Amino acid sequence: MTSPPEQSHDGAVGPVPAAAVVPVLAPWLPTQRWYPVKGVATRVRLVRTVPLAPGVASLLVDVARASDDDTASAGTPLLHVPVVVEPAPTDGRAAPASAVGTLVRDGVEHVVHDGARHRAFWAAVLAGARWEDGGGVPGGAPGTHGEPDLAGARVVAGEQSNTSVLMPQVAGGAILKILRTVAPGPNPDLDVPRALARTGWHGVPRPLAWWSVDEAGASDEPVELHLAILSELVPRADDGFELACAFAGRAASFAEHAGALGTLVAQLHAALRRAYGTGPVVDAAWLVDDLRARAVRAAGEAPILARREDAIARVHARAEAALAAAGERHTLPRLQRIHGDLHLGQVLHGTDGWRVLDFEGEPLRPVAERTRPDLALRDAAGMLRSFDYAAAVGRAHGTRWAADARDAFWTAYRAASGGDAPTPGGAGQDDLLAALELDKALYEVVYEVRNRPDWVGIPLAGVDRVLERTTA
Ligand SMILES: Nc1ncnc2c1ncn2[C@@H]1O[C@H](COP(=O)(O)OP(=O)(O)O)[C@@H](O)[C@H]1O
Ligand SMILES: O=P(O)(O)O[C@H]1O[C@H](CO)[C@@H](O[C@H]2O[C@H](CO)[C@@H](O)[C@H](O)[C@H]2O)[C@H](O)[C@H]1O
Repeated sequence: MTSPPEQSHDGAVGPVPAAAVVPVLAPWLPTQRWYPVKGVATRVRLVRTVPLAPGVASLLVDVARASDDDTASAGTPLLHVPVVVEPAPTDGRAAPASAVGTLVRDGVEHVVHDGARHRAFWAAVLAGARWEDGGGVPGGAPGTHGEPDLAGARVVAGEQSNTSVLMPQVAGGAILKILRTVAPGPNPDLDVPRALARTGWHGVPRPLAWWSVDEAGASDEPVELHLAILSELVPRADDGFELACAFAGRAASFAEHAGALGTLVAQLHAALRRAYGTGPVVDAAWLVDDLRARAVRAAGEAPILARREDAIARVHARAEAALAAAGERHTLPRLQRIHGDLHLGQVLHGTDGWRVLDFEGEPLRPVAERTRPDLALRDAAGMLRSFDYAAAVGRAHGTRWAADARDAFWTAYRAASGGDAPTPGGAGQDDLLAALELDKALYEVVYEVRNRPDWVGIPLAGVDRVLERTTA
């Protein structure tokens, strides 16, 4: 059963008054890293309240530009906002970090908390979750069931699209990912790790449980809407990006770690082929059109790219020629399920090596595109780009550090892919890889313009490096 919300001075906690809570949340939401619409005035509209326990609920709100009329809300992002509402303390205690604001209900002041930072919400989700093993909430001791032991539970700090909570005592060590931008239907961040775990591959933390609600589908049949996922904790793990930045900062070679990552990514691609099969060979015309269309969209969002358009077009032309040559040699790469947003921040280095996380795909891509079969090489390009980021953020001296990491990664990736290499091979491979790196760097420019404008120089330098390499 659920734990009650933290006790109040009078113990009176009823259903969450969602309509009154939304105006309290409205000014706070745009300040959150995971808020999906940046830089323009927005309005939020309550779509659904999912009650979990007295004073505990998840609100589903849609976010639209303030300038759009109400009919424009179709297709706008649906946000998951857990809340806990409880009477304000009367003993002068300072508001906890989870407090977002207050409202008055029946003459009593109440605090509205960010539920993602509140134990009452965590306990309620674990109680309502579906467990992979079919059991209930495992307690601290392996094999026991009952109340979850939330001792030591804490929110993971840092740059994240969702909100994750470490729960060292739950199920022998787990992490609860509270999904923020949600959509009805299968969630790749749950489905892919489950499918990979079923193939017997251990490079991904195993999902333990998930919490979802039913939404009405197109013909009124229920469709699952996933709101949170509990996964096995990788103990004493270092975030790949922080680790790489630390190595770069002390001028220590990252080549060994990068090589192990290359092997991991090749294994990931093989496991994805085992789980989902291999698709047809890439349609070269479709791929190049898609790269061109994404580049045009990126330049539209980031005017800083405009004067590079001719050079970008030359990279695409070379990729087109490389694909045409591969077509003639019958060595066009096949499509398959991929990670889709692979970078150093998506890998953890634990006591037994690297693990890969977060299969949601690029958050700026439309949901329908994120799970479609694609080129495995796209993931390799993402990781190669990430060494640039680590070199820049970790302040590596010169270009050697990143170049060594890139070489080690790429060499190990190809070696571990062996005869199954999902690459076109031959001289054209470099041109295709360059076009995919460019595509990722353009995506990153848009991502940084929207989210971290101070960082835009990092991917922009990456764009220029690809353009220089290709025109050299
Ligand atoms: N299984 C795990 N074990 C340990 N830490 C994890 C695990 N999964 C995620 N984390 C931590 O949480 C962070 C965010 O996870 P991630 O899945 O990338 O979320 P987001 O989609 O919010 O970016 C990771 O960078 C890592 O620090
Ligand atoms: O991890 P997310 O799924 O939220 O991915 C998005 O955010 C990432 C940043 O948090 C962003 O990654 C870029 O910055 C990373 C360093 O913070 C770097 O390691 C990556 O190489 C770089 O792409 C990612 O692009 C975005 O989709």
